[in-house]
Amino acid sequence: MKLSTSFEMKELDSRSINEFKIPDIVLMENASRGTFELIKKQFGNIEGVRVSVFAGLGNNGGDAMAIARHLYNAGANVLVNLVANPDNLNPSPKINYDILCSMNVPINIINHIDDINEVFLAHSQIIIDGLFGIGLSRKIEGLFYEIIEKINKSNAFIVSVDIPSGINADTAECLGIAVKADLTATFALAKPGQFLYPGRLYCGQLEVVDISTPKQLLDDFKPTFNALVKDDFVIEDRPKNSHKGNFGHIAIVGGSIGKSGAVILAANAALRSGAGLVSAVVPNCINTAFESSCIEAMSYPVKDNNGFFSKESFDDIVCFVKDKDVICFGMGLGVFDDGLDLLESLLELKKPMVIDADGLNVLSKDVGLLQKACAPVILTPHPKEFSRLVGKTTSEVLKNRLNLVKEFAKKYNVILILKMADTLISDGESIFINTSGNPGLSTGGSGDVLSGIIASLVAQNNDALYASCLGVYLHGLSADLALSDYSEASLLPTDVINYLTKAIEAIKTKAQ
Ligand SMILES: NC(=O)C1=CN([C@@H]2O[C@H](COP(=O)(O)OP(=O)(O)OC[C@H]3O[C@@H](n4cnc5c(N)ncnc54)[C@H](O)[C@@H]3O)[C@@H](O)[C@H]2O)[C@@H](O)CC1
Ligand SMILES: Nc1ncnc2c1ncn2[C@@H]1O[C@H](COP(=O)(O)OP(=O)(O)O)[C@@H](O)[C@H]1O
Ligand SMILES: [K+]
Repeated sequence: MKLSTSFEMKELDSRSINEFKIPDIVLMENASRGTFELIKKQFGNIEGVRVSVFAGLGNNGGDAMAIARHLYNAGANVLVNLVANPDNLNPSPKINYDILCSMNVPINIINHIDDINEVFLAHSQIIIDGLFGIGLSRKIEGLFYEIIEKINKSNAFIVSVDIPSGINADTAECLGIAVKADLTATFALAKPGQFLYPGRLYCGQLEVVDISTPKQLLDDFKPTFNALVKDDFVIEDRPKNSHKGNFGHIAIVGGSIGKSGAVILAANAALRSGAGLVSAVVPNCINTAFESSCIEAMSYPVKDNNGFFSKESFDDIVCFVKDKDVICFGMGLGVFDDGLDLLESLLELKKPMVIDADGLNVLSKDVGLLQKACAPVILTPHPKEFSRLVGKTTSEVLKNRLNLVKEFAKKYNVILILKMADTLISDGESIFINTSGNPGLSTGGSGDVLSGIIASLVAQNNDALYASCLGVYLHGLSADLALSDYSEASLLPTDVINYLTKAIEAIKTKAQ
């Protein structure tokens, strides 16, 4: 699903106005009418319902005043709080202000927090938040801060116009304070700040309102950000005359003493998501554990050294994996001498590769190795692992993750998956934000399952970017569907694997 940054949205709006000759006031009217329809859908009869409308100094305030008109016409008991000098309004908000004045809709000009009619606010069933939209440009302070504090204390149903005021539409950052909405009606396209954390927590139910932005503009628009939703994916039925060779052979290279589970989870996840064959290359000491827990996969035990891969086994490993379709490297690998040599030899095989966990820690010793890769490479770090790859602290990574993810993917020509509650995926051109998943995934082993799923999708001939997006989405969706039987606290990676069947089915049928 395409998203638009505030800059991109302003571009789209100005092209609608200048190239397609749609007057600004028409866009505003469509935005407000669409929002009003959503409110009506939520409340049914609006007659007599008490509504406090908060309108700021920009076009977001203009939308709010137009919404106030629709509510008033529908019989609502409306009070508009305009936090601006009417003489300074932009032309379209000014038109909406003048209409309200001519209709005798009550308007309070708010210069001080005490100007707010407390009694009316306390008895309001609905609050319209039109203080700031995509034009928010700095920290919220003073009067606006106090107003948002008051809005958030209310028990009313809060509708944010375009985006909860206080949330940066591009980064999702809360600029000091932000409205906690029950419903956010956003215009033309949703914004990244509505899918990234913390902004996502403030939106409530998110609805996209069509404001008549021309179809050509939206079709041609190449977004920087996308949100991953079910409709982005197609999973075909298998051909009736298929055989296991059609669905790829994955070599999982990983495991060490005490960490056989990581390989077992990845192998089972790969099989459940459709891989034709899975072989695990493991240090000999964990082979029995692997074989007894994962009967459908094959294993290739190699010489170990104190529980880890031995340097003497590297040639053997490379020889075994060289005719496989995809290499999945690093789960439970541990850190051992010369791991970098093994990784280098694997990259030289020119096979698609998924690198995870300790594989990433090995890679972080010489990220330049990636330049040797001639086939798609997918990296799946969590923020700590990514911080080692980019040589920054985790907090620096988190602060600047949108740029870092894209820059890293571009520089090293890889698909970078930064695993978080709002996982980001980038190929160096676009950024995809995952929308599935829940805190039940915050448990050891979830990442191993993800690597297995992605390797499996690559083995089934999906393009690396598509496989990464679908894999991340499926992983989260399985966890979401598993909550019908498990709680977030009790959910295990094994349950996520078992729910892959339902997740794949849900994507096939697009049913909830
Ligand atoms: N043609 C368009 O541009 C359309 C715009 N629409 C609405 O317009 C909104 C964007 O309007 P604007 O660009 O006017 O921006 P906003 O209405 O979001 O507010 C911008 C104004 O707030 C001020 N401001 C920013 N941060 C502040 C802060 N922390 N404290 C105090 N003042 C601050 C700015 O200086 C500017 O005057 C959208 O979110 C949407 O609701 C819709 O009406 C659809 C059409
Ligand atoms: N709160 C959450 N919401 C959604 N997904 C989550 C959440 N917490 C963790 N995840 C997902 O779970 C996985 C955890 O991976 P990782 O940290 O590598 O775990 P491990 O190394 O223990 O397997 C990632 O895919 C991450 O996106
Ligand atoms: K708003």
